[in-house]
Amino acid sequence: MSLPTLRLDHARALLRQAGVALPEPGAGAAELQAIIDALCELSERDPLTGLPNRRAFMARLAQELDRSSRSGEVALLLMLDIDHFKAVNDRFGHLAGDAVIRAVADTLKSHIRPMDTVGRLGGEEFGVVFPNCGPGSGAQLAERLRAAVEAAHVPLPDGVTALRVTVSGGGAYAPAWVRSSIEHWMERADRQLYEAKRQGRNRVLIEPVAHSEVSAEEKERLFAWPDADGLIIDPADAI
Ligand SMILES: Nc1nc2c(ncn2[C@@H]2O[C@H](COP(=O)(O)OP(=O)(O)OP(=O)(O)O)[C@@H](O)[C@H]2O)c(=O)[nH]1
Repeated sequence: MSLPTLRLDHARALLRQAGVALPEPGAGAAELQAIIDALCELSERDPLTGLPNRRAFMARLAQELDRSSRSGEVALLLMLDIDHFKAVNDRFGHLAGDAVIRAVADTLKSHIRPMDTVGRLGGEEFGVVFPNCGPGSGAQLAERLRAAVEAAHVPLPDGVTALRVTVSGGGAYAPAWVRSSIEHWMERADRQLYEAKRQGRNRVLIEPVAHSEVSAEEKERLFAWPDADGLIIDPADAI
């Protein structure tokens, strides 16, 4: 059996295990295309929750950041982390911990707007990107997610126990008209998350827009572009 055939068998087995229905083997190009599509889809999903995984979420963030830098449209990044999650694992076991992660994911998914994206960043941490979301609605949307998690009862695998958990959140708006980096955006949101944990958890803090700092790296990336009359606009004026 040649190596490419083995790889194809491996891909089929992987997809079967993930519950993906494929055309019959031997269907030629159609089967290959279906396998490639399904593998791409699988590589972007978190297997525990079905949410976009870290890689897919970062790609989504990059899109939003690009849009904000070109259109000035405001987007909010919110990082959410389950509080005292280690205690859930320690007390009820890893399977119960997994059930809690899945339940929080479902709650977040059902409380975002259709244009928002929630992803699992890893462990008990989630990211939500809210496009077209000004400071007026950002805090409300973030608070809605926090409150929804707090209100949910999570049934554990033993079929008897139900848990209530809380999340802490940190948010930051994408800098409009500035070519920033997703790492810097995440770092700013993370700083707020750290502060929310420090202040006692079960709360969401969002970086005030007016104080949104522009890093040295961002300043270097600032670009000037000609307006309709050929004048050069200094983007620093737009910050
Ligand atoms: N069940 C389960 N546990 C996980 C998974 N990924 C990470 N963890 C656990 O999540 C726990 C995270 O604990 P910490 O980082 O100490 O945070 P915490 O207990 O939530 O405390 P705070 O964040 O400070 O409120 C660790 O015990 C990890 O082993 C997972 O996929 N499933």
